[in-house]
Formats: sequence, structure tokens, C-alpha cells
Amino acid sequence: MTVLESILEGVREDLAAREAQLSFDVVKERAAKAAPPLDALSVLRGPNVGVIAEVKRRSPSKGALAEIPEPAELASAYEAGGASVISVLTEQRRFGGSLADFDAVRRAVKIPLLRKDFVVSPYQVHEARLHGADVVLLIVAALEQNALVSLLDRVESLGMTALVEVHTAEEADRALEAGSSVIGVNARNLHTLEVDKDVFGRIAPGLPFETIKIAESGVTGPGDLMSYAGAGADAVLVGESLVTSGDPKAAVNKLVTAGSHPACPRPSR
Ligand SMILES: O=P(O)(O)OC[C@@H](O)[C@@H](O)c1c[nH]c2ccccc12
Repeated sequence: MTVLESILEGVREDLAAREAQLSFDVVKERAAKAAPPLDALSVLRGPNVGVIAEVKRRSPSKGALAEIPEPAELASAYEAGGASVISVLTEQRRFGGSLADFDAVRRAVKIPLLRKDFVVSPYQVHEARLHGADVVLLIVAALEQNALVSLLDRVESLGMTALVEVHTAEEADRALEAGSSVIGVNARNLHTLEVDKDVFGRIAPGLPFETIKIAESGVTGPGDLMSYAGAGADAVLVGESLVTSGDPKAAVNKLVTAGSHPACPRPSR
């Protein structure tokens, strides 16, 4: 079994437990009454290379990263540092996240929020909306094509934006075929957890110019942002280097400043 497969097994078990607590119908009904989603697409289409800052306690590759006793405080620091979007991991077993973290962050900030989880069922999409998500991650490697198509459709029909994650050119083709307008290229292979920062540069230039391109993982500072920008990134998604920085506001701001510097390559849309 690959790492991704074992994560998905746990995710399905946890999902079944939540479904037993709160039925799909109730989740749908409540999600429909939630405050409308923010327009993350126009935020990501901004003129600068943006920063999606992640609330991440631990990871399967690195183990414990940061305790984060107050996710709301961390998120407020990200917002004050100029992040465009905040990503909150809600997967519990491997990443130490939760929907309670997501709720705390939602109450603390006004910028768009990404629910970062392993979404395999429409239940999780409505659940994301119920908790105030504006963006939902869909991982191509975790989904059959028909599931990807229908989940993408559902995310968009609820007024949210889907960030569709790929790691290979084949996955990028599937993402485009499904109709994705925002594609994230993860430098990390979720089957093996190996990081290859060149993957973005190999895949992004082959994507349509109007597709919003996000470079995910392995960003340690402005240098990485600049090189991803040179390969066509509209934004970078950063977790580890921010949560371990000791000063998340300053760490985000360094990246944001690089992404708005005149010397930083801009998306050509
Ligand atoms: O901590 P990093 O290397 O800055 O990476 C952040 C983000 O890209 C990573 O957390 C991530 C990308 N895709 C995912 C899918 C599931 C869980 C986590 C992820």
C-alpha cells in the first residue's frame, strides 16, 4: 500500500464516523444556510505572485512540525503578513488537523480559506461549505476520473473554487479534462513522499495560459518563490517553513514582498 492509499483508508473511516453523527441531508441543509463563499478566484488572479499560507501541525514525511496551540493566532499572523488565502489541514491522523481548527481560523480571518483534506465524497464538500470554506482541495491521484469530475462540479455549484492537485503530466491532463481552472502542482509525490521541486517547471508551461497555477510544497523562502514565479506560478502554497519560522507574520511577509517585487516574474494572463 502506498502512503496515499493508507491515508485514504483512515480518511474513509473517519468520514464514516462523522456521517453516522450528522447525516448528509442535514449537512447539505446547513451548508446551504452558511454565509456565501468568498471569491478566491479573483484573489488568485491578482497582479502579484500570491502566498497561500498553511496551518500544518505535522506531516507523514516530517512528523511533528509545530504545536500550534492557537490556530486562529497563526492564521491572523498570516493574514497580517499579507497572505492571499489560508489553507487549513483538517485531516487528523497524519497531519494533526481538524474541522475545529478550521472553525477557529474562519472566525479569526476575513480572507478566503482552503479546506485541505483528502476529499473522496460529496459529503466532505458540503461539510467544507458548512464550515465556511471558499476553496476545496481535490487530489487527482486520490480520485477516479468520474469522481473528480463530479466533485469538481459540486464544489463549483456551491460557489466555491476547486484547487485541483497534480504531480505528473498525466494527472494534469486529467485535471484539465475535468475542467479545472485552478491547478496546483505538488512537488511532493503522495505515494512515496519524495519532493522534486522541478516538477512545477516541467508541468506548468504545458498548462493553458488562463489556468491559475499554484506551486505547492518545499518553499523555504523568497528564492523558491522567485523560481516558481519564473516557471509561471500565480501563487505558492507554503506550510512547513512558515509554521517552523518562529515569526509567521514576518515569514509570510518576506514571501509576499518577493511576490510583489518589480523583479519578480508575473503571470502573463
Ligand atoms: O509544508 P510544505 O512543504 O510547505 O507544503 C505545503 C503543502 O504543499 C503540503 O502540505 C501539501 C500539498 N498537497 C497536500 C495534500 C495533502 C496534504 C498536504 C499537502
